[in-house]
Amino acid sequence: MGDPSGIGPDITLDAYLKRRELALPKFAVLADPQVLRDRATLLGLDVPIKEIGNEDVASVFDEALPVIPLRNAAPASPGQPSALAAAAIVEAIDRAACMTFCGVARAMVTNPIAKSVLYGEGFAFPGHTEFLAARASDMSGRLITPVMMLAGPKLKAVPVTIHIALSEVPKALTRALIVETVKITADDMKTRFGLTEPRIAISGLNPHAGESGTMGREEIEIIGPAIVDLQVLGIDAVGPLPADTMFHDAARARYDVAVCMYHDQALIPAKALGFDDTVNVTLGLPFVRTSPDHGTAFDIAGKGVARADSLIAAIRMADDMSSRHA
Ligand SMILES: NC(=O)c1ccc[n+]([C@@H]2O[C@H](COP(=O)([O-])OP(=O)(O)OC[C@H]3O[C@@H](n4cnc5c(N)ncnc54)[C@H](O)[C@@H]3O)[C@@H](O)[C@H]2O)c1
Ligand SMILES: N[C@H](C(=O)O)[C@H](O)COP(=O)(O)O
Repeated sequence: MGDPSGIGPDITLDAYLKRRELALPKFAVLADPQVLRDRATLLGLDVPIKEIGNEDVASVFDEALPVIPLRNAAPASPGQPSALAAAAIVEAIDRAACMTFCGVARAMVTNPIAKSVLYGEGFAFPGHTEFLAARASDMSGRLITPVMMLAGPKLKAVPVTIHIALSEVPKALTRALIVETVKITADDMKTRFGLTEPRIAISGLNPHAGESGTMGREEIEIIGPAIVDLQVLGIDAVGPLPADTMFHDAARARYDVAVCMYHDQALIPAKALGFDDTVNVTLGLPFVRTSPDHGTAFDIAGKGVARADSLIAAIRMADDMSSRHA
């Protein structure tokens, strides 16, 4: 469902209406059915909605949008998020994770949430990524390190540090974290994306990748040694590369995934090169989770202008990843 006051309902309805034209895989929505009915009315869309249990998606999907109702109320007012919907938002994510981990669903796709709405209600995670890792750790009994990847036709980019302040990045970056992140990335490129020998390009942290230590020493003391560790493990990793020159067309042709040191270093090029068709994927989980690359877009919720392309790409990618892994 995502935040019911954001564009999640708009793009979900639009994706459903395009199911035949685009031959989309079948999906069900964990949501308050009334939110979807109200949004369809607001947008003037004729979308039949059918409430179902966990099991009836395939038989319903062609004729109606299958909706698995939530236990918590999800009051929605387009563009005006409310903490009153927080419990329902978290319930939808948690139940989707449980259904996917248990094999009731092949994959989960999350619609966008605004974390600030959830923080006040006791949600202690900076995003889906960290929440899903905690839930996956609980369910699987092993500690899971989540890896965020923004994947589009022109670029796959992974930030080593995720939702932390820029000022915290240098002390959060460790040789072990870089090695772990790249190992998970390389593994998932093989198992979930079908790349037999993924080529990984690793950025520096500082301007000019530190310019031989004159503009910062993380490349010499942390990133470079991590790359040597990865090469010893047989992973095709190169770097540290200056971040400003690793995203142009010719540079991107030399690698499959760019691993960057912090959130915006990876997400700015990913969203700039393909805001409409890039997908946010969580690697390292024992199940498949994808998401559109954009946020709740409260400024356009309920206005009929939200593009469903990234959600559609996320649904397709979830289908591909789960087919390949099965
Ligand atoms: N996966 C997620 O849950 C996720 C991802 C990113 C941001 N967020 C959250 O979303 C909230 C808003 O973030 P933001 O404003 O930085 O980013 P945003 O992506 O919501 O919006 C940025 C701009 O892009 C436009 N836009 C976004 N998606 C669009 C679409 N599908 N079609 C047309 N235009 C679209 C918006 O109208 C806005 O002008 C924040 O609380 C943030 O934490 C959530
Ligand atoms: N960092 C993501 C982005 O800007 O696209 C966004 O916050 C979503 O993160 P989660 O998937 O962890 O919610």
